[in-house]
Order: sequence, then structure tokens, then C-alpha cells
Amino acid sequence: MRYRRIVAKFGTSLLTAGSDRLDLEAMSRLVGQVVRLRQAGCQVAVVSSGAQAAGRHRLRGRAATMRALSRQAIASVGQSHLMQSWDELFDWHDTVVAQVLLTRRDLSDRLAYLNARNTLRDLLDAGTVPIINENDAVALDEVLATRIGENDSLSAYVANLVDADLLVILTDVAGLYDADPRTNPGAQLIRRVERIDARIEALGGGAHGPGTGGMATKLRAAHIATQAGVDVVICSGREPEALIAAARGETTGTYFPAPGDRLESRKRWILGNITRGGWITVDAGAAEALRARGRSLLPAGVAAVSGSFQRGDSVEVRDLEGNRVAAGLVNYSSEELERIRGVRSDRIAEVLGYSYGEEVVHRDNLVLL
Ligand SMILES: Nc1ncnc2c1ncn2[C@@H]1O[C@H](COP(=O)(O)OP(=O)(O)O)[C@@H](O)[C@H]1O
Ligand SMILES: N[C@@H](CCC(=O)OP(=O)(O)O)C(=O)O
Repeated sequence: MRYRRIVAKFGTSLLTAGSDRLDLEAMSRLVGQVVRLRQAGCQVAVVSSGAQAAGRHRLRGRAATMRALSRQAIASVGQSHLMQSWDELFDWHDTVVAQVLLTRRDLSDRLAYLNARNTLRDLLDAGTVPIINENDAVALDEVLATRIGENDSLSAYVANLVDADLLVILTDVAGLYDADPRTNPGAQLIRRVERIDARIEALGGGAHGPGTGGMATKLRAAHIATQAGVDVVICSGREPEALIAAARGETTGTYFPAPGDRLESRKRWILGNITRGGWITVDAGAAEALRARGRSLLPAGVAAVSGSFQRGDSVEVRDLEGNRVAAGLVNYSSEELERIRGVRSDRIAEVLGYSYGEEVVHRDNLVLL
């Protein structure tokens, strides 16, 4: 496979296959592909829509209950059915799934963001398939800031969150056309988009069926993800091997290559956001481990903590002479680090009463200066 860590987004229109309920056959074909990717050594996180559709179907024949419930409440009814279906289908392949429900607030709050990221990475590293949806029940419409509102954008945020190499948005059309193919029979499929500019954005129409955002929100998602260095494919999930083909770099849909590489954009972010609040001084052994051996920074190598910073900040690392060694995203605040500096990693939980992992800065989140 060309890509290793993949986020696959399944839209309502695909999961219901044009009906008014979840289509287990369509879902099981997707499951088969995810399992094969896992066997090929890929990590796959799924963003699954379909809770509202499943909820409406569950409540069919109960008109009064349906009328009394908001869309969010209907999604809560459907989410458990949706998850049960995924769980059973993956279980046939001896694959464990995990439900993760997110809101916009979880992505904008730094602590929640880091916790979600750690949980998702743990789930992927352990070989499970996280299945993510928006937590519709608490993502209130009235409080606009807490709701993403559609899963195309959510899938782009998740791709960033787990540091994916590829985001595949699987839907019920073959990809991006130069006009909405439902209303323009002569519309042509666009195979590759180098830059999502206003001309491309103008092509994205809305949804006609059970879907929420249509092509417009898929293009927005593609823009978010490619800017962060993640390649994106929009393709038809009805094609039997669509997800596998995308992971091989051979999609028959629309391919959006990211303009820069993922690491570069991440490094740019780390370097552009170094906090002025404080810095970490490391001993000679740790400085050498970072500079020459590409290692993570562990608490045992931390000699001193200066100033104040929060978990998740980009913090400068200096050697005992005060020379700059690196900058990186810290897993511990300055207060926590003060308590665990010099301590062996396996004793972090004993000292703090909890642990955010054995590294102060993971090498993936570190840039040498
Ligand atoms: N330029 C376009 N190219 C392809 N599809 C388009 C375009 N503009 C609008 N669409 C519509 O977008 C729909 C897919 O979005 P949507 O129904 O929200 O799917 P999903 O449920 O997978 O998110 C297609 O069925 C199509 O009618
Ligand atoms: N959380 C909602 C997501 C709705 C949504 O974004 O649908 P879609 O446009 O089909 O991906 C649900 O599960 O129904």
C-alpha cells in the first residue's frame, strides 16, 4: 500500500445505498476492505455517518415519538444501532471496533484535543478500528460553536488529529464532477485537483438525498486536509475495491495531492508557535539523544523547567549551556514537568497520579533547531 495511516469517511448516501435504512450488505463490503487494509499493515480510522438515517428507520411507525424528537435525539437513537451493526460486521473478521464521538469543542479545546488524539492513536496502535461520528446529542444547533454539522469536515479534522497520510471520502458519486451529475447528465469527472481555489469550490453543489453537505462540504474537507499535508481522495464507495485502490494510490475517483509534505507542515506549525512562556533545559545525555539519535525527550533527561507553559504548547528545549536544541509539543505542563523532571518514565504515574505517556516530547512532535 502506498499509504499507512488512513481515515475513511462513509457518507449516509453510501451506507443506506439509496434506501431508508442502513444497508448491511453495503456496510459489509466496506468492512471487508478495511480488514484487508489492516492485514496489509495499514491503520484505518473510520468516520461513519448514518446515525440520523438509522434513527429515523428505528422510529418508523412511531410518528408521535418522531415528531417529539429533534434531529440530535433521533441521531442518538440511531447511533447505537449504527455502532451495533459495525461491531457485528467487524466481529465476523475478528476485528475489534471502538466508538469515538466528538464535537467541535473537543477539537478546539487543547486538553480535549490531546486526549482524543492519544486515545485514537492508542486504539490504532493496538490494532482496533476506531469508528468516529459527531456527538450529535450534545453538539447543539443553538450553540453554533459546538457543532461541526457534517461529517466531511469532521473527517478532515480527524485526519489531522491522527496524523493520517490519506483521507478517503467515500460517497455515492464517482468523485468531483464539473457539474452536479444528478442534474447534469453530461457532467465530466475531474480526476486530479492540484489546488482547491474558488473555481473548484464553485463546482461543489449540495446534497439531494439523505446526505448533509453534498460535494461542497467534501471540497471544504479536502481543502482542510490537504493544507495540513494529508492527501485526499473523493470516490464512490459503491465501487467494490474503492478504498483499497485509494490506499494503493490508484483511485478511479478524484485525487487531491497535498501541496506540501505532512511533516513539513507540522514542523512549520511547531516552529511558528513556540511559546514565549518558558523553556526546558536538558542534560548533556538528553541533548545528544535528541540531536544525534533522533530520540524522544524523556523526563529523566530534563534538568530544569523555566517559566510556565501548558500541555500541548510548542516549547523550546535548551542544553545546559543555554544553546537551543529543539522545539516540540509537550505532553506535560511546566508544573507537571517540575514534579517529574529527572524521574524515570515508568514512575510518572506514581508521582503525578496519572500519565500522559512516557515522553515529555515525542520525537514525531519535535523539530531540531
Ligand atoms: N460537482 C459535483 N460533483 C459530484 N457530486 C456533486 C457535485 N455537486 C453536488 N453533488 C452531489 O453531492 C452528492 C454527494 O454528497 P452527499 O449526498 O452529501 O453524500 P454523503 O452522504 O456521502 O456525504 C452527490 O450525490 C451529488 O448529487
Ligand atoms: N452525525 C450525522 C452525520 C450526518 C452527515 O454528515 O451525513 P453525510 O453528509 O452523509 O456524511 C449522522 O450520523 O447522521
